[in-house]
Amino acid sequence: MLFGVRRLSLSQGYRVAILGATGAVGTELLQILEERQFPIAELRLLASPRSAGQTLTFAGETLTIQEATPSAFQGLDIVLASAGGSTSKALAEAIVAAGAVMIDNSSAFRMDPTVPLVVPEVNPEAAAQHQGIIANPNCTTILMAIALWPLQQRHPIRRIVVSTYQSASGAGARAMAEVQEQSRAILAGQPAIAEILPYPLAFNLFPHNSPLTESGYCEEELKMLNESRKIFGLPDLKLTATCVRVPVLRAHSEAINVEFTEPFSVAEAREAIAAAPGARLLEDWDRNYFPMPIEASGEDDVLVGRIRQDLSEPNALELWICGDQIRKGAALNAVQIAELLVKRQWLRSPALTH
Ligand SMILES: NC(=O)C1=CN([C@@H]2O[C@H](COP(=O)(O)OP(=O)(O)OC[C@H]3O[C@@H](n4cnc5c(N)ncnc54)[C@H](OP(=O)(O)O)[C@@H]3O)[C@@H](O)[C@H]2O)C=CC1
Ligand SMILES: N[C@@H](CC(=O)OP(=O)(O)O)C(=O)O
Repeated sequence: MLFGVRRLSLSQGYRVAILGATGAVGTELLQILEERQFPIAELRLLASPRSAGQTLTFAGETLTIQEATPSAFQGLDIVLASAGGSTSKALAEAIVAAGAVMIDNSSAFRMDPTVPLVVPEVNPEAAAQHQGIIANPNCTTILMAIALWPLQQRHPIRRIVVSTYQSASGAGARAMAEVQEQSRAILAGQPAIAEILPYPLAFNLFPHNSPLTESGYCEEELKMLNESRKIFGLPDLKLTATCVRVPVLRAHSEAINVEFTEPFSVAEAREAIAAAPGARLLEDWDRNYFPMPIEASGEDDVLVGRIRQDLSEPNALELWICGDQIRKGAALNAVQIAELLVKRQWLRSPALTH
């Protein structure tokens, strides 16, 4: 049993920690680091005291989870943080002081002007400006950004109207277990108990469970607006969102109406999506076959389909997208940022060495 796995020498690999290793995103991070053979010299798994002493497997080796104390980050190069905003805020100073780059999945630092908010397919160069922390955007926002950026590059976007269909996974591993348990209960004629999510989700749906704001929008909807503006570098981007939780386990879907400043043909949009990194065009109009959560689950790409002209507005298109929320919407984006830092030699920020 090991506390940290040693795979490559320090000259060949990096010392990495997953903070929140037992969670829905944390376990996916572990799997993706293994699948993509991220160059690891040492891997530390950190979580709350509840999980300390438990084990997880990485590349066939059993690793023991440690409590995430401020001293647990000494000697690390990269911390993939996925343990909630308050834990990120509490530990960020210790992580940066230890000399590691924190790639943070939580919303704690996303709108901080000194923290890059990065989707590698959209704004990789922003990562170079980090000062120790890079934020991973909201999952719904990442999936939409990957689908819309190739279109924005051809014809400028004027306005986005988006409705989301968000899976239980967005509320964590315990919410996923809860919706499965509720399904079993309902099929057995028993009442569905909701403890993690506010209402029963099995055979139901409800407006997104993030806190409501005075504007009438919930926080998830405002994240789509504010984070998209930052990622695209378009501070005046117009966007209105309605976010909904649906009884799907782990992939989010989105219906997107996007208006451009000039006409955009469906054929050109299909061509742009087909060529876009991180996106995959999936349409079979004869079979009425388009992206579905069951097919997006476990996939690296955002599936895009049903691209059609908005009959009410000549400069607008309708799109339907599905993406694995835990994977492409969270863990994979974070690992791709880590790969970018390594490949471009940005672990020590150029912004700090000037
Ligand atoms: N970027 C994105 O799109 C997404 C981001 N997220 C964000 O990632 C984070 C984790 O989400 P998710 O994996 O779904 O959540 P889970 O509830 O599934 O997992 C939470 C993880 O955080 C750990 N944790 C909780 N409290 C502490 C603490 N005080 N100290 C150390 N570790 C702690 C838990 O450890 P233990 O098991 O010991 O309790 C567990 O490993 C959240 O901030 C969430 O908002 C999530 C989904 C998508
Ligand atoms: N977007 C997630 C919730 C979440 O984790 O959001 P954020 O990373 O912005 O806190 C959901 O489906 O509910």
